[in-house]
Formats: sequence, structure tokens, C-alpha cells
Amino acid sequence: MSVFTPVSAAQMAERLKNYSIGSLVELQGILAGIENTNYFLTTTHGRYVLTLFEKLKLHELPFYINLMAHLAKHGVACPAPIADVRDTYLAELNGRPSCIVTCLKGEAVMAPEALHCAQIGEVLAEMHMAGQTYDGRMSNPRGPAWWTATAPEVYPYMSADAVHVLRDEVRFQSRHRFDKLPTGAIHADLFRDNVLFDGDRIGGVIDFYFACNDLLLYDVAITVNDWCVTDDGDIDSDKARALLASYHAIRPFRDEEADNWGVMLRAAALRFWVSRLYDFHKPRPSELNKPKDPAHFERVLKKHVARDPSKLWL
Ligand SMILES: Nc1ncnc2c1ncn2[C@@H]1O[C@H](COP(=O)(O)OP(=O)(O)OP(=O)(O)O)[C@@H](O)[C@H]1O
Ligand SMILES: N[C@@H](CCO)C(=O)O
Repeated sequence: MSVFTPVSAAQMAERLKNYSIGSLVELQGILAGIENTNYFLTTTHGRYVLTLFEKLKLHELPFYINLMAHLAKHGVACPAPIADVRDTYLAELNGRPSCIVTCLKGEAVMAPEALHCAQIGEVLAEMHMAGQTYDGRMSNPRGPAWWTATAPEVYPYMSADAVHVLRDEVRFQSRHRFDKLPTGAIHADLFRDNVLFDGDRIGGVIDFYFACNDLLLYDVAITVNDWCVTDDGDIDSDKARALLASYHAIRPFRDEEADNWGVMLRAAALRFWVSRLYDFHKPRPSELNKPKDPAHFERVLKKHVARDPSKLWL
């Protein structure tokens, strides 16, 4: 299903001559994933993942691949890209940019407990700390300018009540500035399906293709909104505290971050509400995936608007 661009064993064996990771044992297509072609690649030296990028172009990829390499160099649990004999990570294969990264152990945990959330807080803070010395730059393609421009495109498909909530939130966010909050390289999509757990221990973080430079607290809010959410769009405060406490132990929050926590949780919910609305109502012709439920993030946002954010702080 998710092998959009097939690679033969002969092609792979030939390609591996450019690397120092042994010779081909097995190449097995990965069914999960909707954006790219992924294969589990086993060589005489170990297990790797081969990705062929179906949408991103060669020149768009270095920010993400170099970020993974930088984080892996710092010991962060994420795939390490493998350089070829020319010392480059990216090469064309069957007309697609491709790269080989180390294979992480484990599977996604879709019903996490506080113990999982605590490990997520830790790995997120480690990414943020290690990311401080990353010199790649990428503005957030899904930031305030994007949601302000995109929201009106989906109003025609929404109920009057939902338009009211969305318009109010876009306006609310535009009244806030965050000049004093710490920034850096952020993952920006640290949802449950982008982390592998080997039993109860984190195997690592994958899918860095929304990474960018933005507020660190925004990344924390995105993460809490997914890892700590309940079925009705509320946030489980025990899980949120477990995540925040282990994050704070590595990168202590500043007072200004505590002050802006509620606004940030709302911004993170708004971003995914708008992207899901857009993907739902205006899918690209090539889109193969079943769109994710936008109403989920409407519920998350409404709960945030109604609550005292300090109840979800440390
Ligand atoms: N480095 C890795 N180590 C182990 N498994 C991996 C690795 N990279 C990807 N996978 C596996 O491949 C699956 C698909 O990868 P991924 O989620 O990145 O797909 P995608 O199509 O690139 O993106 P999307 O999440 O948008 O569908 C993951 O669910 C995971 O099981
Ligand atoms: N994690 C996103 C999809 C990828 O950006 C969502 O659940 O809407």
C-alpha cells in the first residue's frame, strides 16, 4: 500500500555499493505511512530504513535530514541518516530523492500511560536542548500566517457555530506576541504515531518532515494535545503533569512560558484543527489517505478555551 515507488533487490544491491553498511540481505516494503515509500532494509551489517520521498524535492530535504543527523549525533533517540561514500545522505533512486537511516526498535503506543508521557517529555526536552546548536533554518509553514490565510478557505464548509469559534480563535491568537519565549528547532508533529516504544521503553522519534524553527513551548503544547488527550478532547492532567515534569527536569520552563501556556495549547489545537479541516474539505487529487477527523481538534480547542490553563501546568 505504501510502496508507491518500487525498488528491486538488484537496484538495492547496486545502491549499497555506495555505502559502508554491508551487502543486501532483504528489502521489505513497509505498509504503514502515507507520504513516502519506506522499506525495511536488512544488510549483512544490520537493519535500516530506506525512504523514497514522494513529495519533497531533493533541495527541500537537507534541513530535515541534517536535523536528524544532528540530533542523533547528540544521542537523541531518533533515526541516524547514513552517509554514502561521497559523504552525502541523499541520493536519487528511481526518480525520487532517497536516504537510508538506522532502524529503531518498537511500535507506536496509541493508548499511552503516564509512564510513556514522562518519556516523551524527556525526549522532547532533549531534542530541544540538542537542537540549540543546529544551524539549519526553516520557518514554520503551518504558523500564524498560514492559519490566518487558510481558515477563510474552509469557512464555507463549516457550521455557523464552528466558524464563529475558529474566527474568534484566529483573532485571539493574533493579539498575542511571543518575542520573549525561547525558540529553536522543533519537531512540530510529535504525535503518538511518530514515536516507537520497545515495550515500555522509548525506541525513538520518527517523521521529522514538519520540523522547523519556532517556539519550544509550542512544540510542548502540540505534544501534550496528542499524548495526554482523552476521547472527548479533554486533557488528562496526570499525564500532562508527567510529561511536563520530565521535560522541565531537562529544560526548566521560564516564567514567561508558564504565563503563555494556555495560549500555546490553544494555538497548537488551532493549527491541527485548520490543517485537518483543509485536508478534509480540500484534499489534493493525489491524496490517498483517509482524512483525519477535524472535529477532534475543535473539541480540544473548546476545552482549552473553557479551562484555567494552570490546571494543566506543573
Ligand atoms: N527509522 C525507523 N525505524 C523503524 N521504523 C520506522 C522508521 N522510519 C519509519 N518506520 C516505520 O515506517 C512507518 C511509516 O513511516 P512514516 O510514518 O515516517 O511514514 P511516512 O509515509 O513517511 O509519513 P506519514 O507518517 O506522514 O504517513 C512507521 O509507522 C514505522 O513503523
Ligand atoms: N499529526 C497530524 C497529521 C500529520 O501532520 C494530525 O494528526 O493531524
